[in-house]
This record gives sequence, structure tokens and C-alpha cells, in this order.
Amino acid sequence: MSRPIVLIAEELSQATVGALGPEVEIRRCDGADRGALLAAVADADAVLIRSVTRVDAEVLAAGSRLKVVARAGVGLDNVDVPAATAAGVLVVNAAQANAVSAAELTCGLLIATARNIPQAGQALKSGQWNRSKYVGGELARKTLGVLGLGRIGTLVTERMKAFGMDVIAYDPYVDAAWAARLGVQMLSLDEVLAASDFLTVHLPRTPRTLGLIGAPELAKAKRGIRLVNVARGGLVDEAALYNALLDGHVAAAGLDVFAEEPCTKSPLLDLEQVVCTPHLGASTWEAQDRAGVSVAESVRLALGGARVPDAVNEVQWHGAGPSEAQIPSPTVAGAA
Ligand SMILES: NC(=O)C1=CN([C@@H]2O[C@H](COP(=O)(O)OP(=O)(O)OC[C@H]3O[C@@H](n4cnc5c(N)ncnc54)[C@H](O)[C@@H]3O)[C@@H](O)[C@H]2O)C=CC1
Ligand SMILES: O=C(O)CCC(=O)C(=O)O
Repeated sequence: MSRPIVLIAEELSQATVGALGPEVEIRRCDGADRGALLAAVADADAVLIRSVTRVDAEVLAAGSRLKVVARAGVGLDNVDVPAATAAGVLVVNAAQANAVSAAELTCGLLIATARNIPQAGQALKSGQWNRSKYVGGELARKTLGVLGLGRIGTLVTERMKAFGMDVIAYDPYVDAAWAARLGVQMLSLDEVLAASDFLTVHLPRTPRTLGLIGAPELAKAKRGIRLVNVARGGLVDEAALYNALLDGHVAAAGLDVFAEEPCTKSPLLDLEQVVCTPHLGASTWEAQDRAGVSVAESVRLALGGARVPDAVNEVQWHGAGPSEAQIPSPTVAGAA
């Protein structure tokens, strides 16, 4: 009997391939190449993707044998989930696998925006020993506003509290008593904007969150606020952010994600007060292994093959501390 075909459309770890096992035939394509994807998906029983490959109705129609779309990460904004459901195709993700990595990058960008680390380092490498230009500000006793107190927002909170920050958050789907135990005060969006010295965004990209932070919202923010986005491009309107950075209302931004990716040309990239990374939130060996192994096991299960080993959750959280391993989901029904 022929083996089910699993199409890997983006770079995934070697552990992912190992976890898929010998019972499946692995094929590869470049998910960013639409023609190649449409051709390759025709024979596939499963497709494994990250954030680049767009799985929409056209891809689902081309993949008439597809049983499962596996997203080795969190965000499902590149998958048309209703269309998949209508076509009877299962969609799986790895909801916890990269949370620690994304949180750690967020903390790095928060510190970098406070202390001008990349700019000062770049200047030094070009021969400038300029200590007065790169004076920064402390994080201790500053207020951090978290938009989206889910898995990543929670991990960022725990870490930045260790720096002495006061944390407030906006997330209408989170239980205020749960947040209080974490030491976070839940407020309205406007209240968070008005009170935050630093703002970090951890929302999914949905029709309701797209453009959530535009010019009117930035105008409500404290002058001199520093903003970090390791969630999704487009949640913060890029033109509005550019204008707010130009006039100094927003003092600095740390951006891992952009409205259109890949993004190598944007007015934002020309501003010295913008610290940026090319969507690296999940790009650690640990996160890639956890995400890949987790979805590989889901794929095997969906294809009717092997049992999912008991160790999967352990694999997902390998290397994470006990408090993270036990993060309760603070979200109540209705988030989207
Ligand atoms: N830069 C990167 O490499 C990565 C980016 N991400 C992005 O980060 C996002 C957040 O990830 P997690 O924290 O794991 O997700 P999560 O689902 O645990 O948390 C999201 C939070 O947003 C809240 N939320 C949803 N809709 C909202 C709305 N309209 N208004 C206010 N709050 C709302 C939810 O209640 C939830 O608490 C992902 O959706 C993904 O797009 C995730 C991992 C890596
Ligand atoms: O696969 C990646 O590197 C993207 C991670 C991400 O954005 C997500 O998990 O939502």
C-alpha cells in the first residue's frame, strides 16, 4: 500500500521529519511559490507550514486529498480555517510550542528600545564612541501595557515584573481575578494606552484586531511611549506609527512583524529609533523542535497512523520552567 504523502512547505526542524516517521512519504516545496505549492499539494494528504504559506480556498481545492493542514506555530491567520472546515480538512497548530521564544524576543526588544542597544552597537562598529547620544531609560518602576494577556503576554509579564515593571493589560476575554493573581490590573484599551510607558502587543490577527492601534489610539498614548510588536504586522497601523515616531509622540518601536512580509523596504526601517528583526519570534532551535514535533504527531494521528505518545506534552515544554509548563489558559470563550 502506498504511504500517505506529507508536504513540507517551509523550513522545519530535523526533529519534525523524525517525528513524522517512516510510515509517510515526505515531499517538499517552497510555500511562498504559489505555483509550486498548488502543484505539489495536489497529491498531498497533509501539508506542514509555518507563517509564510497561505492556505486558502484555492490551495484547499487544489489539494483534493488533503486531510490535515498543520501549522508549526501559533497564528492561523495564513490559513482559511472556515474554508478548511467546509472542505472537511483538519487544521492543527502548536499553540504553546514557541511561546517562551516569542516572549524572550519581546523582552529583548523592550530592553533594546529602552537602551538603544542595536543603534549604539552599530555606531560603535562604524567607529563612533558616542556615549551621550545613546543615553536610555530604566525599566524599573515604569508601566508596561500588555495588549492580549494570553500565553505570550503572560510570559512577558512574568519576565518584565522581574525587572521591576508595573504591568497593566487590555484583554476583554481574560478573567480579572486570574490576572490579579498574576499581579496585573485589567483596564480598557484607552486606559492602558494613557498609562503605559511601554506597550507590547500579543494579539492574534483577526478582523477585530487588524488596525486596532491606529492614529487615534497612538494619540491617546502617553508622549514618549515605546511600543513593541512581536505578534502580527497590521495590528499597529504602520503609517500611523511612522508619523508618531517622526513627531516623537512614540519614542521608539521594536518590531518583529510587518503588515507585508517579507519586508525589506519600509519607511519604518529608515528610522533610527526603530529596532527590528525579521519575524524571528519563534526562530529558536527549541521552539522549532517543539512546534514541528507537536504538529508531526498531530499529522500522524490525523492520517490514522500512530498513536500520539504520552511524551508529546513533555516534548512541547522541554526546557521551559515549571511555571510556564503549567500556564493556565486565562482566556474565556469568545476570543477572536
Ligand atoms: N513573532 C512571532 O514569531 C510569533 C508571533 N505570534 C503571534 O502572537 C499571537 C499571540 O500568541 P499567544 O499569546 O500564544 O496567543 P493566545 O491565544 O494565548 O493569546 C492571545 C490573547 O489575545 C486576546 N484577544 C483575542 N482577540 C482579542 C481582541 N479582539 N481584543 C483584545 N484581546 C484579544 C485573547 O483573549 C488572548 O488572551 C499569535 O496569534 C501570533 O499571531 C506567536 C508566536 C510567535
Ligand atoms: O513559524 C514561524 O517562525 C512564525 C511563528 C509565528 O508567527 C507564530 O507561531 O504565530
